[in-house]
Amino acid sequence: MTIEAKNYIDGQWVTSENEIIKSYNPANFDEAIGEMQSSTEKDIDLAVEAAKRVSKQWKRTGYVERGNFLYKVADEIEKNLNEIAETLTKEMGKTLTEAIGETKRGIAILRYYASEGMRKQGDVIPATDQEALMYTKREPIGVVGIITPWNFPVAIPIWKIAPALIYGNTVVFKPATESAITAFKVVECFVKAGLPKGVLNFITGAGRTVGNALISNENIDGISFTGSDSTGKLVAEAATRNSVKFQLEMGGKNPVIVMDDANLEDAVNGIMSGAFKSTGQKCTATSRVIVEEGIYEKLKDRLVNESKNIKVGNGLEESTWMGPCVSESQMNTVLDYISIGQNEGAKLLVGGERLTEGELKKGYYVSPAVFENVHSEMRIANEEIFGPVIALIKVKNITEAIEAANSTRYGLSASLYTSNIAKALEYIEDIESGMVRVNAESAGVELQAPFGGTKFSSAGSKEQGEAAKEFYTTSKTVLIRG
Ligand SMILES: NC(=O)C1=CN([C@@H]2O[C@H](COP(=O)(O)OP(=O)(O)OC[C@H]3O[C@@H](n4cnc5c(N)ncnc54)[C@H](OP(=O)(O)O)[C@@H]3O)[C@@H](O)[C@H]2O)C=CC1
Ligand SMILES: O=C(O)CCC(=O)C(=O)O
Repeated sequence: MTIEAKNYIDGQWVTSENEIIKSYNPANFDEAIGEMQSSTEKDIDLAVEAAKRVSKQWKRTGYVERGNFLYKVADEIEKNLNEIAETLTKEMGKTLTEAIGETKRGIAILRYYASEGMRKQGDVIPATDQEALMYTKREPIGVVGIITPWNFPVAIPIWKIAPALIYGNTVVFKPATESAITAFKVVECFVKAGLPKGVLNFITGAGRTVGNALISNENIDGISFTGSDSTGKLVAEAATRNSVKFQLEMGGKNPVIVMDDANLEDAVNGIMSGAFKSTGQKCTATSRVIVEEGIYEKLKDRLVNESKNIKVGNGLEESTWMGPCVSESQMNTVLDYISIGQNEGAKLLVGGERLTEGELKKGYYVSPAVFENVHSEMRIANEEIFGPVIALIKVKNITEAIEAANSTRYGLSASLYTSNIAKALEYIEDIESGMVRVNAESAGVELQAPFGGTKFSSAGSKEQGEAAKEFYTTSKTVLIRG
């Protein structure tokens, strides 16, 4: 049975006047998972109006009531965990284990922000006037537009919506079309938990129309976006035109550096997981492996062997380690980059082929690929592929490794494997990256810590943990004289 995802506007599940969009299973492109609304600008206008109408009222509810609501949403998602995770796997392709992990992460994020009312909201600052009390307090920014990608259809919407709501903002949420049915299942839990009218509105439809209408709407007070850097640029332009706050999480070309003194086993495990989990479709995925000469051959052999042994298949099957690409176009992008790499002179050691045997023939499967002889100026060393592809780059020492790591326009996550503290310190100091890992994989962020990058990877303030407060609130400096 397919799922019918309606829009949620002003406290009602509603259809749009336009036609329906179907969502298909990337592991079996004949299987429709559900249908969603192909909404219009008018739907966006109605949703923004609804969010604006209740903005003051929601702000006045206070942290305790808003927090209690988020706890209820978390409980509701927990009750529906298996169904949500299964929908996620069927719609986006990641393995069920990963989908369950992501849904649990969503629940933990909701509970983290639900308790925000127990944390400090401002500072008392000494006033020059001895008889005055001066302090700062936080205020919501108003109506927030939230636009999310398809690769984390549960966790990313929640890590934007939960802080938006707890700090007293109202929301219009537009998910990626590729995984909007899963996002709908999440929004259903907000509704079942007692979502007040207008506080969270949900609209599906094409980014270039509905997304564009949302970012251009003059009644929006802020936009939080995760996706490609080309769309991010459009968001920044629209927000700048309307003089509103924006926050962008975009691509990565994340390096893992492996030094001769590294623990080989740890490095191999971290690279395999960082590069190929979720089929490499994470902004934090490992895509460049920068290796010191002495350990290069050993590491290369291990990565090639491990890659050959990866079980690729339908994410619902327990034995599957890596699922399909999310869509035909994403698969074609990956296959194009395999050809680009070969034409640039890099050597494909393993993988990079479309898999079509048996049950795989109806899915968008690509075998995990490892390239060597990659140089920093090549496109496969610079552009985000968003698929299961590793580029091996050989270097002479830590300084050369850091230089290679910094040579792209991205700076989201980086990782170093070493047992030498001096090398680790040099790397921590010089690496141009928002997430800096030592002896740990490049992907897998912690919800209680700031998340975001440098250079072209991010713009605006960081997400998650306490950092979310910077985006979803504005501060007032209050001075009171008796
Ligand atoms: N940083 C990350 O986590 C992600 C990075 N990417 C990168 O982006 C590439 C392309 O993926 P793609 O899904 O096309 O990414 P997009 O940037 O196109 O999509 C991200 C979100 O933006 C929406 N959107 C698209 N166009 C507009 C617009 N003009 N105005 C407002 N919103 C818009 C999309 O809606 P709709 O889905 O309806 O088009 C989706 O909700 C990937 O190959 C990958 O390199 C992709 C996803 C996540
Ligand atoms: O690595 C993670 O846990 C998060 C990745 C992410 O935010 C993304 O791919 O968009």
